[in-house]
Amino acid sequence: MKVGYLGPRATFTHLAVAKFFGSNVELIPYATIPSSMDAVEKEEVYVTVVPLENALEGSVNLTLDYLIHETPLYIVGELIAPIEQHLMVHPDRKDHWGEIEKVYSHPHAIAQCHKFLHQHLPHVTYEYATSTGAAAKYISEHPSEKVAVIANELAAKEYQLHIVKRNIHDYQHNHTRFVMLHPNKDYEVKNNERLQSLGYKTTLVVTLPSNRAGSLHQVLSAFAWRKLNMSKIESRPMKTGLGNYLFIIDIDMKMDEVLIPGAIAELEALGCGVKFLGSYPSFQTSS
Ligand SMILES: O=C(O)C(=O)Cc1ccccc1
Repeated sequence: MKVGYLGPRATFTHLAVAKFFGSNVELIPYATIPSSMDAVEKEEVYVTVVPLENALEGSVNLTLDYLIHETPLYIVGELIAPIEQHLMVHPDRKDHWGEIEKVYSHPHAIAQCHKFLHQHLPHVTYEYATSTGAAAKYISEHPSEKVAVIANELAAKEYQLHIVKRNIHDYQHNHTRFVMLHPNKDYEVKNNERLQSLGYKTTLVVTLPSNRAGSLHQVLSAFAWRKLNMSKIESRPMKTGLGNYLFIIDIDMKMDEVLIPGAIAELEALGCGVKFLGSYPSFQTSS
């Protein structure tokens, strides 16, 4: 089976996908989140894995927006993995790394280390890469540039970079949710004994009827009186004009035949739009 992921080799997504599937599948890296998703639609890969949310920095908006607006894929599994960020340079620069002028990495990686960067490298500028692995690969090929990269340990090994500061993320509980995407909402990912199972989640996208006072309260009460536990609610712009939002809601339960369909029917009767993004098992990996 071919599995796509946000590459190149040695991204955090690569670590997550390798932990999930082991060596039983062929892993195919893609340069961007949208191209990783398009690969499933083009049937180049069977399933794809991309980052969705980080505990320190919040949602990966590109993944959410592409999932909501652009692609007919469903979330069929979730993997939560710890994230350890290290600062690394080309080995030619290891003895004078304090002279670096720029830090290059994925925007979430830079955001997870802002306090460290502000305190220890206040003079540097930032440049954003499509992934931490892409940034690491770039500096391995450009030794003359006064650039450091934030990436993981595997990237340092893969691209032969020198780690100058370990664990530079600002807060300890730095976890990221990675999601597996597939065109069939009923596709069941097999449990993997190496991972701890965290139960199921169901994700819905809800749009409110326009300009009606109390409509968000009504949405919440459709879940509340059924005792459906929401583990996340987040608003994103609908992209139809300023002030128009949709809500992404995670419910801590597998899609059933009564409660979640009942809540969806109630929301639709209230004039809300409801899009189903998937009902899927959640797994956790240790470092
Ligand atoms: O850039 C990567 O390595 C990714 O897989 C995305 C990402 C970036 C920062 C933290 C977690 C995942």
